[in-house]
Amino acid sequence: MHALLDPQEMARADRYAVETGVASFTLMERAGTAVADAVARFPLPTRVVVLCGPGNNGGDGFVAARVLAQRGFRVRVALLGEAARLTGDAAKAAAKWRGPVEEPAVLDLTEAGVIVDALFGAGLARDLDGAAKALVQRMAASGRPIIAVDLPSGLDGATGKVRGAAAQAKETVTFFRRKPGHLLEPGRRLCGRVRVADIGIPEAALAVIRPQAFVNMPDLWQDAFPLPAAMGHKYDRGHAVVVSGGPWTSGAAHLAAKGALRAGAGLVTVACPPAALPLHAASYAALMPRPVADAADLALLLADRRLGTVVLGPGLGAGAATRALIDAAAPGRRLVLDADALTSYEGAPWAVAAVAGRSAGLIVTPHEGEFARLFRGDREVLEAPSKLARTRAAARRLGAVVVLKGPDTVVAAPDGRAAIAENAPAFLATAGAGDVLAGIATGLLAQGMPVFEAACAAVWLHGAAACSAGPGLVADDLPEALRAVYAELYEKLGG
Ligand SMILES: NC(=O)C1=CN([C@@H]2O[C@H](COP(=O)(O)OP(=O)(O)OC[C@H]3O[C@@H](n4cnc5c(N)ncnc54)[C@H](O)[C@@H]3O)[C@@H](O)[C@H]2O)[C@@H](O)CC1
Ligand SMILES: [K+]
Repeated sequence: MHALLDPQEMARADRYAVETGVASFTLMERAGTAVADAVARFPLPTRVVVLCGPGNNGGDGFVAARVLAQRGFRVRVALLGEAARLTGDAAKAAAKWRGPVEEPAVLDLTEAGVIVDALFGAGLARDLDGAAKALVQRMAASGRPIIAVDLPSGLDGATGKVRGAAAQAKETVTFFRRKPGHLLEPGRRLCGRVRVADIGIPEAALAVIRPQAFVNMPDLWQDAFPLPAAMGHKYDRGHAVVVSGGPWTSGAAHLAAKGALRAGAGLVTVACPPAALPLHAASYAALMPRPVADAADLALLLADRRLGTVVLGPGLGAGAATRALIDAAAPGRRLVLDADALTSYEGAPWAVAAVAGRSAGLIVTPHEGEFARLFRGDREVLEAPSKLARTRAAARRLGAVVVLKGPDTVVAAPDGRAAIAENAPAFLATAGAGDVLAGIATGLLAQGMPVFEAACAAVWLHGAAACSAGPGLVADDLPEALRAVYAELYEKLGG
């Protein structure tokens, strides 16, 4: 699994390495050498400017400068702050740099072939201001390619937010594992290409740290992924119910239903107002439309306990009628609530928590606007320091798995596990894409996949389907594109 380490966890990894016999200066030597290697891969970076900060990030910069000079590069080094105030490994690394250490102000950064940004990394403790901010802004304005050490300086590794200023990097070299800030926007864009260098921290450090945040990739959920059994029956693959709005908004439910079927649900029933029956009947022949005029009808339909997974929200309309449908569906069933279902609980997350408590597992899939409406007035959730922290706080509040959508979709479980997606192409932001995602999650839940894993898999599959469909995609393409994604995944997982 691809763990993500926040700065405290990374510091723990560092300590673990030292406790198990790796000298901390050796870690810095390897980090700086990895940065030098990245610089050397650049086309003709003969003149390199290394900007060093007052901590160990700057220490990595001094090592990189020395290694590059030894390899024949023309290197100039500038230090933000006073050399006499460097301590520990950074002081040691600076002492081994034999060339001059200049004032940043005297350097014309536009003359650099490559700039190494070694000002601040994991130790960024507050917003940049004064000379530090001005230097980062000069670096950004230089237009020269920048290689960032660990993080673009000013980017917060835990949150992905810019504190004061940060310069766009061409490439970022980080160590041991990526940090949440490498994946969360705007951090992801600012980092450019991210390389992870092995600096000799033992993998066993992870068993001690027990990280709870991961990159959303198949290795996170593939053990729980429902591969169809050769002797399987359609009922083994679950029976999902999509609750639809009336004829004019039935398209959203329709997309969700296709998502659920293509994700592998054995059967999919669309519960819809009678006027929408012909529309659903005319879509996939495999869908089973059933007339459901209100919550009482839905309760009757769901009396068949095999219909154990229900998605509500897409095209349903927000309000009391939708809340009544949710109340009818919730007891003992696995639910996905999206779109209008979430807006029906504006400012009332406790009501969603009550639904979660009655259900056999709940996934909610808000985008930022729906999230803000649902948690209106809940400062602890809305003002948590990052998208990762907000999603985790929301999951705890609801007792449900929360999928906070966006280019960096975060999935979080009430127990703190979380995953950040990095496979969604920009063109996935299109009308109806969210309905398909809710449907895929429903299809996976119907097949018995555990709730957190189902949500993570749905998000990844959705992104992979978009990549497979390619630019110009409309939401209708996504369920169809799942076939190619599944073909590859089955092959890989031996299905
Ligand atoms: N943890 C590890 O395992 C390793 C860490 N290494 C490097 O060490 C870095 C972390 O080093 P540090 O913890 O010393 O932290 P940094 O070097 O990132 O920054 C800490 C220094 O910056 C100052 N500072 C923080 N925020 C500031 C602000 N807004 N304005 C002005 N000054 C500010 C602090 O007072 C301190 O002097 C990593 O990013 C990485 O580059 C590597 O040497 C390899 C191993
Ligand atoms: K940096």
